[in-house]
Amino acid sequence: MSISIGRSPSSTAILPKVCDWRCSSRSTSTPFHQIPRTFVGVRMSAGSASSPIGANLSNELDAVSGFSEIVPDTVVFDDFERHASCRFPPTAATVSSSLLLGICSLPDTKFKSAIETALAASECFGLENSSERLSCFLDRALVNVGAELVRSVPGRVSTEVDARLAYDTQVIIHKVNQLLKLYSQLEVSPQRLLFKIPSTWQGIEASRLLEFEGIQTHLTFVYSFSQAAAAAQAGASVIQIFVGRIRDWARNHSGDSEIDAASKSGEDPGLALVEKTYNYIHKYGHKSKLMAAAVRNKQDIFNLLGIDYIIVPVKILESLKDSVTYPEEKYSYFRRLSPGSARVYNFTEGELMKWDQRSFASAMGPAAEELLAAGLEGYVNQARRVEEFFGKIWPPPNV
Ligand SMILES: O=C(CO)[C@@H](O)[C@H](O)[C@H](O)[C@H](O)COP(=O)(O)O
Repeated sequence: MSISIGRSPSSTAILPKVCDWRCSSRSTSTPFHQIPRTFVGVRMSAGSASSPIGANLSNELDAVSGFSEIVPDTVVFDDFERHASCRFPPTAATVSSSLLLGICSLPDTKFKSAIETALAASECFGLENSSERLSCFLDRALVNVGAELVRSVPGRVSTEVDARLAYDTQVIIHKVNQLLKLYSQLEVSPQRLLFKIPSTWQGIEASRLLEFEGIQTHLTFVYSFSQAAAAAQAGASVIQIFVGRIRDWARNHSGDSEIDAASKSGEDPGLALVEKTYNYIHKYGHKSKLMAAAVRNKQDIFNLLGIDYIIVPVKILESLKDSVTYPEEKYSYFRRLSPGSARVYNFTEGELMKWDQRSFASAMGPAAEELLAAGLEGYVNQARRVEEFFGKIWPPPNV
């Protein structure tokens, strides 16, 4: 079955429906761990962000939402609209290759039409080189879906920048400018956008130069203090730390001085990195907002209260929502991270240096090296899968 998905100005091509080509074997009953990820923020009404919660609590989600913006993770894409109208009204989102793959496994939505429109983009048709053509379709698809997300949420939409570019500052900047240009053709304001860039040294440099131009960046895959501090010094708008991945690494390895130091003092190394980064940002007046991802349980969330954003798996979110809190429990929720405690936090001289490529490289321990490489590999594979899929449907039968 194929349908018209609209014509590009200079072409009469009629493309097949996205789902007919790749996704017919996928069903909406995809196992939970394979579900494409996006993030959707919720802000619930609750007590003040700097004091224990007020008396009228009904559940733990209300309680924790007063301290940090809770960002639901692993949302099945059709749930996006369901959540929008019921349990978790979305405030922000991320568009990535993995999200594009998820969208086409679902019944028709405005998001799937956005991909179909991307595949009819005339400026991609003219490209002789097939990898450039596929990359053009990928950019278009990310931006078209991103623009739909901008219309669907009140907050910012983060667009994944191709992880294959992670080690080239100029190429990252070029890609972000290309994406911005596409967004501006769709009349999306840059104020509504973040560009999600891996925290390699080159990615952090790209973030610094982009932020200088007023372009908002979201530095991801932060696993060490050197990455976090360099990202803050670069002025990244959002810095994302993967708490549970650091903990998982620490459970199975040793030999990373940063992680060993935290473990020796009885701290969880993922939470310790968040705390140190939060305190660094606040003590030294950096503008970055801090995001915690890969939280594994409710206790992680309680330990992170006060951070700007926490990405929470939907299962934990449901459990928070379903936990009734009694008035006498209201003081169990405390803001652990606050500018006040940041002021009295002590950093070593080494930690306060102005990071450069050499000091950054020598401070990256084995945990950060391995976790960054694994994160990049995952994103690169997703981007390849999307392009492979686009390659299969190209050229359409009538071109
Ligand atoms: O980065 C985003 C959204 O921007 C998240 O979906 C993020 O990938 C997830 O929170 C974490 O990666 C989950 O970590 P893990 O459970 O895969 O270790």
